[in-house]
Amino acid sequence: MASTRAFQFAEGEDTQQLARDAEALLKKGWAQDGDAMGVTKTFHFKSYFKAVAFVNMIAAESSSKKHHPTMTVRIGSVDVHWTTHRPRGFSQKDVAMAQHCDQGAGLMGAVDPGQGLKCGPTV
Ligand SMILES: C[C@H](O)[C@H](O)[C@H]1CNC2=NC(N)=NC(=O)C2=N1
Repeated sequence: MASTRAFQFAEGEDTQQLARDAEALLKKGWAQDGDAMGVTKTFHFKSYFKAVAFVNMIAAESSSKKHHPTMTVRIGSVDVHWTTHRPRGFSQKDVAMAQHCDQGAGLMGAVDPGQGLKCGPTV
């Protein structure tokens, strides 16, 4: 299991509240990123179209909240990474957007990791 170190919070944040929020995200399957400034999670889907629909749902909220993730779309999954660029670090915006991802994932038909569509070289 990946070890976690203290999150690097963005300047001006309520660090006690943010520490609690980060803990709750880790319990929901989010993982701390490599520099402890953000969180990542992979969402799984039964079709590429659903994966792309999920990306578009996040994109709409990102535009509205002016906070943008890094996302990698695969045939049946989407990796999402939230961190704050300015001021640099983990922030309440990342928490709110990660929570939005979790809420939206259900609506967009996210499934358990083993149930997602897979495609790769046959052996
Ligand atoms: C001006 C604009 O709102 C800012 O550049 C926003 C855009 N999206 C952003 N997204 C993320 N993830 N972090 C930011 O600091 C950030 N800043």
